[in-house]
Amino acid sequence: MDLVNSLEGRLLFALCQEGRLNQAALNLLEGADIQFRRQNRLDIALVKNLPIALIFLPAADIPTFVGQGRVDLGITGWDQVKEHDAAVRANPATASNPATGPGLSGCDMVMELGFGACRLQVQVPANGSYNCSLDLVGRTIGTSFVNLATDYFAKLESQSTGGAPHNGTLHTKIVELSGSVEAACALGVADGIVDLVESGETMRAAGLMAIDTVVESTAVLIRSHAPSNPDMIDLITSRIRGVITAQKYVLCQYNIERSRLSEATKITPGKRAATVTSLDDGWAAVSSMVKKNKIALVMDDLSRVGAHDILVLDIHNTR
Ligand SMILES: Nc1ncnc2c1ncn2[C@@H]1O[C@H](COP(=O)(O)OP(=O)(O)OP(=O)(O)O)[C@@H](O)[C@H]1O
Ligand SMILES: O=P(O)(O)OC[C@H]1O[C@H](OP(=O)(O)OP(=O)(O)O)[C@H](O)[C@@H]1O
Repeated sequence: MDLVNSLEGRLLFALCQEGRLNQAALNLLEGADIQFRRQNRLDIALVKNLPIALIFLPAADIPTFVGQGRVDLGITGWDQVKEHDAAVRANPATASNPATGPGLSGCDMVMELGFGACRLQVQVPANGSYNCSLDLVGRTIGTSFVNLATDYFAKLESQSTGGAPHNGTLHTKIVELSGSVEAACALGVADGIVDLVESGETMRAAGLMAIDTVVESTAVLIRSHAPSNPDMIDLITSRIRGVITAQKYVLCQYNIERSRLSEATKITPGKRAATVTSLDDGWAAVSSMVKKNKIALVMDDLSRVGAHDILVLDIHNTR
């Protein structure tokens, strides 16, 4: 079968080909019942039960494909979207989708996905002489996020000249590195770096400390300005939203004497309202969605007001 020709009529959905966001994105798709089989080494997979094709791309390239309207939908890091925005601002000719107009990156954020949280931070040697980002103006910075770093230091440079507009010539030197950016300071390639921090372990192990945050990032669902099938985008979006909500909540069920029902439902008001079923002999059964990270406290409070048979169940999906 000619895979590329069989893309005709399908919504194109880009996912990170491997790396940190890949597995969590695949879990979301599974929860949303988007079924596919990816053949070994192929970067395209046809979805079996919907007119969708999945395209596996590097995280950094997804905003370009979506922004140019070549792909309708994508999952990547917000840091990558911001880097692409900054690249398009620096070179508007790269916004080649006529629908977006010049100067626009062409990606709309649909929703945050609740995984892949990290921060793009300015880092310097912990025992060195730089204490704030202004100290790095005119120095050398190593980074994979060249456009965001350039924007960041352009703003700093205009601040350091009393807010005069930046004249386009950056005094700070931005050196592009594709990985192991933390090594740059120790090896004398850079005075500071702009790199991602999640736990902070890599930064500390390299003897660095963060002095500012350029972007707070999380995995996001993005769509192009003019997608091929907006109805299909709405369907996928609502399925994914359902999976994310389900991941955040559990279902709490318990029995309570009717005389204490109002106290108990104040503790478990539900997303909209708790479901109450009358039982014989003056008792009621209550069922309610509760935020997963609050459930232990909620159970304590329910026990205190006399709830019995408290059960907590996982929710697989919700709309
Ligand atoms: N500790 C971390 N380090 C780097 N990226 C992280 C971290 N935690 C979350 N992320 C997110 O993951 C994204 C990188 O994803 P991924 O690992 O898939 O990219 P990649 O290394 O370019 O891999 P590939 O190109 O194979 O997709 C970052 O842009 C960021 O949004
Ligand atoms: O704060 P932490 O939890 O330690 O994570 C941050 C590190 O992870 C990423 O690197 P990655 O492992 O992807 O390798 P790379 O340096 O080659 O990009 C990032 O560039 C940092 O180095």
